[in-house]
Amino acid sequence: MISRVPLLSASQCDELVSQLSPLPWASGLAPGKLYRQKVKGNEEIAFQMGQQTAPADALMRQITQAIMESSFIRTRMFPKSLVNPRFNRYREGGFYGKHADSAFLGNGQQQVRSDYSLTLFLNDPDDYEGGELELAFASGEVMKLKEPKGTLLFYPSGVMHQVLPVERGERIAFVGWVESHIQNPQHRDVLSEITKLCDYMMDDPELALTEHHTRALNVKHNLFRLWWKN
Ligand SMILES: O=C(O)CCC(=O)C(=O)O
Ligand SMILES: [Fe+2]
Repeated sequence: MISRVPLLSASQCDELVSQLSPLPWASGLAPGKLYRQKVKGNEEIAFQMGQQTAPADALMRQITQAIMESSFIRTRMFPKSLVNPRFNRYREGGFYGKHADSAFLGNGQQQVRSDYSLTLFLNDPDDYEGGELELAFASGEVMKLKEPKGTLLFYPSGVMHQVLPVERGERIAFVGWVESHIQNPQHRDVLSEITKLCDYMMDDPELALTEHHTRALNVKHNLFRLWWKN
C-alpha cells in the first residue's frame, strides 16, 4: 500500500531547488562500490553532519521534522525515526535501476529497520520526461509514479523499485527511510482505524466519553500496549 501526503507548497519546493542547485552534487556511486554502476546513475547530496554540505543538512533537517510532525503520517505510520535523508538528482540519462532497499540502514548505534521508503518530489512531472518511480509489487502489480512537487510518497521498503531513465529535463527529490514503532503493517492499519474511530467519537458531542467511546479507547490503548516497540 502506498500513501501520498501533500507536505510542501510549490513555492517552498521552488525555493529548495534554487538553494540546492548550486551545491556540490556527488555521483550516487559510493567509492569502492562500482558494482552499483549496474543500477545507479544519479547524483546525490547525502546528510554529512555539518561538513561542506551544511546548507543541505539544514534543509534535510527541516524536511525530516515536517515529515515526523505530520499528523497524517503520525496516525498511520507511527514513525520512530527517519534515516539516511538525501537529495537525489537525475539529469538527462539519469536512472536508478531495479533494486531492493536494505532492511537495515543508518550507522553504528543508529541502525534502524526500513519499514517505509519515501520520495518527496521537489519538481513537477512536466519538468522531465521519463523518471517515473516504478514499484513492482510481489502480487505482480506494477505502478509508475510521478507526483506534483511537494507531494511525499510512502511505499513499503520491501517492494522492488526503480527510477526509469530521465529522457529530458531533470528530476529532483528528497528521499529517506522510516522505521515504524509498529513492525507489522496489518497491526499498523488496525491501530490507525481504531485511532480514527476514537477521534470521531470524541468529536461527536453525543458520543464523546460515553460507555461506547470509553470501551473503544480501552481497546485502542490495549492494542498499543501489545504492539508498540520503542
Ligand atoms: O529517487 C527516488 O525516488 C528513489 C531512490 C531510491 O530508490 C533509493 O535511493 O533507494
Ligand atoms: Fe530504493
